[in-house]
Amino acid sequence: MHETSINDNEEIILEVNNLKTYFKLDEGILKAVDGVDLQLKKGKTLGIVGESGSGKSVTTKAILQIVDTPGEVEGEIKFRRRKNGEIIDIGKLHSKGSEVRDIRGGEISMIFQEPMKAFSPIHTIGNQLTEAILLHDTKDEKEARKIAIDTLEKVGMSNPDQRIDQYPHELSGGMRQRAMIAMALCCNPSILIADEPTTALDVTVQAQVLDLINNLKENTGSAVIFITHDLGVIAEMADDVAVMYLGKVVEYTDVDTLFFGALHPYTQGLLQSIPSLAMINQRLESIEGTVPTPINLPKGCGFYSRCKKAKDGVCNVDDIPFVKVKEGHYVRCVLVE
Ligand SMILES: Nc1ncnc2c1ncn2[C@@H]1O[C@H](COP(=O)(O)OP(=O)(O)OP(=O)(O)O)[C@@H](O)[C@H]1O
Repeated sequence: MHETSINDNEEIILEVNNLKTYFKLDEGILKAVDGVDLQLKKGKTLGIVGESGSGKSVTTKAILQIVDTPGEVEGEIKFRRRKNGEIIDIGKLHSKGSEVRDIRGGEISMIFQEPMKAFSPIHTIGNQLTEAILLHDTKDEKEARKIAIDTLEKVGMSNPDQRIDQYPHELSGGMRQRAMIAMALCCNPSILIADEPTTALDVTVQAQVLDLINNLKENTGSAVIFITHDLGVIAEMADDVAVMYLGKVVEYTDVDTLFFGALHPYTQGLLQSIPSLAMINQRLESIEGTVPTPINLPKGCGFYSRCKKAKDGVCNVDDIPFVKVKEGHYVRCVLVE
């Protein structure tokens, strides 16, 4: 679906083509990610939005080659490396090999909803930060500690030279989140992947963390992939948006078009289910039903069973192509002209 390729445009840092991740389970093949195309530009944020189970997390795990067993990843994951701008296909690297480990944490890093997952409880924040810096950046321990303190300061940690010697459980939730962001940023990654990083935080801290990610993106020029089910967060963070449903991108567009010209009935349903951004004077509605498990799905559109506009004999016959409606705007729906 891409209009230009990573090979022709230096601004593109990551290009994913026909990415699939299937889990072979006793019940059948679970198609968690099923033919995803994405592109990420330097200094931009790509938001990935969709309900729980739509394949957002597995998509980013596949990009980093950290999918849980028995998941199998297929497709191209072209990444522009820092060194000489060389383009490599992460999908072709061995998931435990040194090159992918060098990229993970060094050039592409990730923050999660639950910061405790990112830290070991038995080592201080400082030890864990300096270890990452020593692995990817400098070999000098004193310098690594200085970089760690500077990074903690950059993410708004008060008294970083004291906090650095604390254990993760000694920090408040907001401070732990900042420490995890520091961990993700200490090696100046080209791409930061944020998977629902603020869901567990209270509203004020959430706003601070979002500001922090936006400022860092502006100051360092790194690109961000931001996963959320919250369209309010998308409005604040994203430049472009991929709406996912059942392992597929169903709509892909810039953030303004998403809010003012969404075409896929699923995207429209998501928009109508949020209070502040839903069209004023319209009744608040949620999409009926839940996301089915992507095993042995019937032919046709994945959203068929929940779509108010669905037409029997039209939407449930063939796989639905991803069609360009205008420059930068793609939709997977046969009812869209
Ligand atoms: N290790 C696994 N084994 C089997 N199925 C898995 C595994 N991990 C994820 N899945 C399935 O893959 C599908 C996509 O999951 P994924 O976590 O990517 O969804 P998500 O959109 O990120 O949801 P959430 O917002 O809840 O994190 C789901 O049906 C999920 O049950």
